[in-house]
Amino acid sequence: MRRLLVAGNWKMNASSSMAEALLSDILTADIQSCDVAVFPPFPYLAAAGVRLSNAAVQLGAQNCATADSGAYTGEVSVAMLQDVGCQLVLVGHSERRALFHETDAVVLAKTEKILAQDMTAVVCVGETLEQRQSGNAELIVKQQLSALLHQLKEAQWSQVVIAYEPVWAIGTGETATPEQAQQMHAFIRSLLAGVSQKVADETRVLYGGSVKAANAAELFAQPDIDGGLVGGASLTAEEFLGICRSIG
Ligand SMILES: O=C(CO)COP(=O)(O)O
Repeated sequence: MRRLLVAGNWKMNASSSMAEALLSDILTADIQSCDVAVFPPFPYLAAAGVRLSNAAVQLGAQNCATADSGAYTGEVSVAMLQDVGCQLVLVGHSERRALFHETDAVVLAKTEKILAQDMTAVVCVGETLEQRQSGNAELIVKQQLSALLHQLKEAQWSQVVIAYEPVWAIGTGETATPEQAQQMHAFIRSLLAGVSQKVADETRVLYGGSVKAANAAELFAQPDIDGGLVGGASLTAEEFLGICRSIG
């Protein structure tokens, strides 16, 4: 049985005081019904790592370098992230693909670095509205996952979480219907079955895109949706914890 994961991607939001308050509220809530993870911006990770050490709430970074160390001004390595307490790293978020030219090859390279460091990669995929309307949503998602499906070894999949985030539902208030999301999640699981049935059964596939407390329960009730990657609604404790509590 896959345990649900609710992950908050803070994106480029918050301040040190807001981060501290948010983490404090999340820790106090002591959520038991699902795994909980937060992805604060880089400058707040070290303090969050101290705050969350020995806590059940997991810490993740929103990005990482493909290189290990050296002359890469502005980059942050996977080892550095692990050093400050991160267990997870987001890869291939649509904002990084669209704004920072993160290609599928870069997504693969980052994922391999993360797995080599014994951390978990949360790999984001999803189609644009235009791609959905032209009937290519599944093709696009398959292409985005193709390199991973071919390159990763079966055992490595235990350190991978997939997040399906349709671009048209991110930050728009427009959520995929539970049926639309379930259909794509089932498709992703069928791709994972190409690696092995065990990988299909055990890999968590999160939904992201305007998840909030009011719609989380019906999304998470779908058989192939294993939790959520939450943007805007992860920035207030009340809304984020409301999403976590929607899991029975
Ligand atoms: O991009 C997202 C999470 O990574 C989703 O963002 P919103 O929840 O703000 O739509």
